[in-house]
Amino acid sequence: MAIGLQKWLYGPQVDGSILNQRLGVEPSDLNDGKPNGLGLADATYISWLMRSAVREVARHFPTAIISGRSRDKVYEFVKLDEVYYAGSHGMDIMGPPLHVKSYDGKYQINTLDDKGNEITIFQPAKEYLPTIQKLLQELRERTCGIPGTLVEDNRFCISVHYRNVLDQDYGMLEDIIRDVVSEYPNIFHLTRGKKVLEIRPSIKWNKGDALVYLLDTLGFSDSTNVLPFYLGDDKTDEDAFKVLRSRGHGYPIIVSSVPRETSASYSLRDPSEVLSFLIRLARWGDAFP
Ligand SMILES: O=P(O)(O)OC[C@H]1O[C@H](O[C@H]2O[C@H](CO)[C@@H](O)[C@H](O)[C@H]2O)[C@H](O)[C@@H](O)[C@@H]1O
Repeated sequence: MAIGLQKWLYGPQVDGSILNQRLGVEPSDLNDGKPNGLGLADATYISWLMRSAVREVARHFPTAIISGRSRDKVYEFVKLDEVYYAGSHGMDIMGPPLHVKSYDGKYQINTLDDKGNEITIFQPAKEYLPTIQKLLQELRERTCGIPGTLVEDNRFCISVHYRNVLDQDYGMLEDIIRDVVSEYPNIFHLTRGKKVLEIRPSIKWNKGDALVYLLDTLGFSDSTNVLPFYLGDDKTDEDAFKVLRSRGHGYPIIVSSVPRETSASYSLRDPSEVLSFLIRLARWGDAFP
């Protein structure tokens, strides 16, 4: 899901009621003529309106997208050069150039992007890659007989989707996954998402750590005139909400149409409200060039 890291100089106080206020953009505007799914997380595309809104926000405020999907995949459907990307639940970060090795240098590469801009790639689970490839192959081989199973390569983690698996087959699928993961005790572990089981390297690194990394490398670690926003709809976004909460500075915003237990302090109901919020944020940014 998306985060907007906002350099907050001065301006209106943003509270829950403003966040939930509509700006006259209706969901039907967002669909691009495609069925189901409007958001960054639950769709494999984003609408041109959402893309434009993210671009506009990024023109004013440093913005990053932190996702469970692989970084390449997220870039492929967001296609914005104006934002930073962190894929694999934050284990693959393309961030601003970093000349000081404040993070473990062996996981960090300073390089150039396609446009010749300096960037830093930070991959704290780098040494797991060959084993992840082995795991991926084994999972694909052992689950191919279970109709509806989708094994997704997210580079530093593997998602096994079971949304289309028959109820009576689910137990067998979970047993296979557990069996494969148990071959690598303390190296990989299993987490659960929406109709998806995810296999992740057992390192202490999540979306919250990625958020802290991005804030640090953008030079926003303890600045008092910086107010980060983080928007997310997934269980794994809770780690980032917690980071903002513990800093006591920033806006953790959950996107959910139903009440949920969360560490976020604010909420938006759905992608149409996210869009409204982003448009409003960008307009507000226009006022302070
Ligand atoms: O971190 P996010 O960007 O919020 O991504 C979380 C997961 O997103 C994808 O799964 C979600 O979309 C699927 C349909 O595209 C849906 O079937 C699933 O239930 C959703 O969780 C992605 O495929 C996963 O790898 C991500 O972890």
